[in-house]
Amino acid sequence: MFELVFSRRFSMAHRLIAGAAEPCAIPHGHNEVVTVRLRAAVPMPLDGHANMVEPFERAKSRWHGWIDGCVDHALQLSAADPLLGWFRAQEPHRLSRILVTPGDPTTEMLAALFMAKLNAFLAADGGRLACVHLAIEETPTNTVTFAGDPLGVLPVRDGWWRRPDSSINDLGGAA
Ligand SMILES: Nc1nc2c(c(=O)[nH]1)N=C([C@H](O)[C@H](O)COP(=O)(O)OP(=O)(O)OP(=O)(O)O)CN2
Repeated sequence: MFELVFSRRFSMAHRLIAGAAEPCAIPHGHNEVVTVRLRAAVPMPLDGHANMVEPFERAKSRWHGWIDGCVDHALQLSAADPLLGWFRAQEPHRLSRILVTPGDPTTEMLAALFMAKLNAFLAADGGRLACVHLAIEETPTNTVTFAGDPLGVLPVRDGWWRRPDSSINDLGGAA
């Protein structure tokens, strides 16, 4: 079976406040790479003419547009992070640049949320493709991969990650 594999680089900042990785409680940033593997929902043989699962440009453009336009340089915070209150009070015009996660914005959480978002984009584009594997290289020495149903591992089922729009939080007016 064919898989289309696409990688995209983005910069981000986050902090982890739950106490599992104390050095990460101070806001800090990473340059990360997300790599996705897409398969046809209904695998077909090559037709002898175009010989494509789907043009690369069509398969990746919505996804890469979201990574470049919404995820790149976003600040990632837990929905429980008090810094959200600070932005609400002091810089409400920047709330749309904050990617909000249910619990700490770990790489595991990002992997599941990103796969759910990508599958929402692909379903809205006709459902010909689905993401079957996603990897996030957080640092050159740490990578998290995920395969399976992302909604089955998330602590909260519904949120921005299920909408095929540009949203990265549910704070209102941020889509
Ligand atoms: N299971 C997880 N553990 C940790 C995560 C995570 O997302 N999932 N994240 C962090 C921090 O973001 C931290 O900044 C990165 O981890 P760290 O090991 O410090 O990264 P390095 O590349 O510096 O690791 P080296 O081994 O020194 O190369 C922590 N834990």
